[in-house]
Amino acid sequence: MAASLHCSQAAVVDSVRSSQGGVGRRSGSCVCFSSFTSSGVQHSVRNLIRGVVSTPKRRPGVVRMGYTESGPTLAIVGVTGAVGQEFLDVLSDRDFPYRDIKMLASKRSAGQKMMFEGKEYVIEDTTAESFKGVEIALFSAGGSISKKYGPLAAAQGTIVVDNSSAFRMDEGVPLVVPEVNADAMSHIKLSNKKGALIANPNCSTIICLMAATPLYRHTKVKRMVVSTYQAASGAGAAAMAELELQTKEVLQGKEPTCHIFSRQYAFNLFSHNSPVTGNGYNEEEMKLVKETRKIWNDNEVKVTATCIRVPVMRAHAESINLEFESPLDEEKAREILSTAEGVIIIDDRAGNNFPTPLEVSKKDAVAVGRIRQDVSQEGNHGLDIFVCGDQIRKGAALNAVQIAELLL
Ligand SMILES: NC(=O)C1=CN([C@@H]2O[C@H](COP(=O)(O)OP(=O)(O)OC[C@H]3O[C@@H](n4cnc5c(N)ncnc54)[C@H](OP(=O)(O)O)[C@@H]3O)[C@@H](O)[C@H]2O)C=CC1
Ligand SMILES: N[C@@H](CC(=O)OP(=O)(O)O)C(=O)O
Repeated sequence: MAASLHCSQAAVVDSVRSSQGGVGRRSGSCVCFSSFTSSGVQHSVRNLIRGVVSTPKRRPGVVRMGYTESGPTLAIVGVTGAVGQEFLDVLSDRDFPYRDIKMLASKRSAGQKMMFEGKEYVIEDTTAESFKGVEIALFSAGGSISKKYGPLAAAQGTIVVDNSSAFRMDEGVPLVVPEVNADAMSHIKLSNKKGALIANPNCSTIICLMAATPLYRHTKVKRMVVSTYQAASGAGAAAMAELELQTKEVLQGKEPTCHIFSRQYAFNLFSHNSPVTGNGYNEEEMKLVKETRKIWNDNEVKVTATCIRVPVMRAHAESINLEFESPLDEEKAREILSTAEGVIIIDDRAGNNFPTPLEVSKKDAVAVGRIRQDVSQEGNHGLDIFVCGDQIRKGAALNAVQIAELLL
């Protein structure tokens, strides 16, 4: 009983030791536990994620799917992280062309070896010298690393696709969801031989706009109210490991270990862990507000959001209420969504079957359901939809790789 009600007061500290004997440390807002060995990448957290939570998809075989002499040289910054590993899966799945890939992380991982598409790579520390000759760099190592190396790489001629929030609201930096506003980056091409920064939006924003934009294009949205149910993956590999560990601990009647979040996560939910700003919204909520306006290039649209962390491993769910300038009935909305790129509909009222995080996990598409008229709005001016999308995939790695594809 006590175990399910109380969290150990273990604070997030700069250096702790994991139960597997690895060293844990803060990485952005997270503590990561790693146990790399020189014989290859053996990351306890990654093994946990990929072996238990996710299906391992790394192609250890001999075929280098995307390797081609004419392809660009790539760098992946944060390659040992949850998103970094997903980058590799997506590059491989989409046969993204490359001549070479630099696998970059922190000095903690430097020297470790990893296999990708039949070739062995040595992970390198990320330094100012890392980007020489790199044409496209996919960054996913947190905002401070992006700020430190992103502009520097761009100045050296690298096109940086950045997953962090560091540059999203900067004027001149395109903030892109390829299905929504690819045109915002049409001036940036590999063939220009010129460096640039392109920002990948926040994962909740990406997933929301994948479904809301096709409707917005048909009938302008005046106001959007978003409530999110966000997965552990949004807080990194260590948070996913903590959710799994806590779930076991609680079921065994033990006190749950709380390193990443300050309270029990398993069998619980809480307001998103990003800092609460002066207006009472947390940062995640304000990203939905500001990034939507930038991506839609619409400063008039009213957006409000409430973001909640739920004990789900890797896919976010969002309830979205829309108010339109002109009437839009649910049949038309369903028709529009049925042809929307990257969107699938799961909307079986008779079977009470609607999108779930598990169904979209490790999938590219964002699922939409609960498409219904909002009875609180007059004259078909309002709609409700419910969306689910894999946070690491479309919410991060896939979207970034799609951006990179637009550069070719
Ligand atoms: N679009 C979106 O909404 C999303 C964006 N993100 C962004 O991606 C970042 C990473 O997320 P995630 O993969 O889940 O996090 P993880 O904690 O799983 O991984 C962090 C990665 O960053 C690397 N890193 C940490 N410190 C440094 C350093 N000093 N120099 C170079 N590399 C470093 C780590 O390397 P090492 O193993 O060596 O420590 C590791 O590869 C987030 O902080 C966020 O900015 C993430 C999810 C969604
Ligand atoms: N949106 C992620 C957190 C994150 O990485 O956001 P951003 O990319 O905006 O920093 C979550 O679920 O918590």
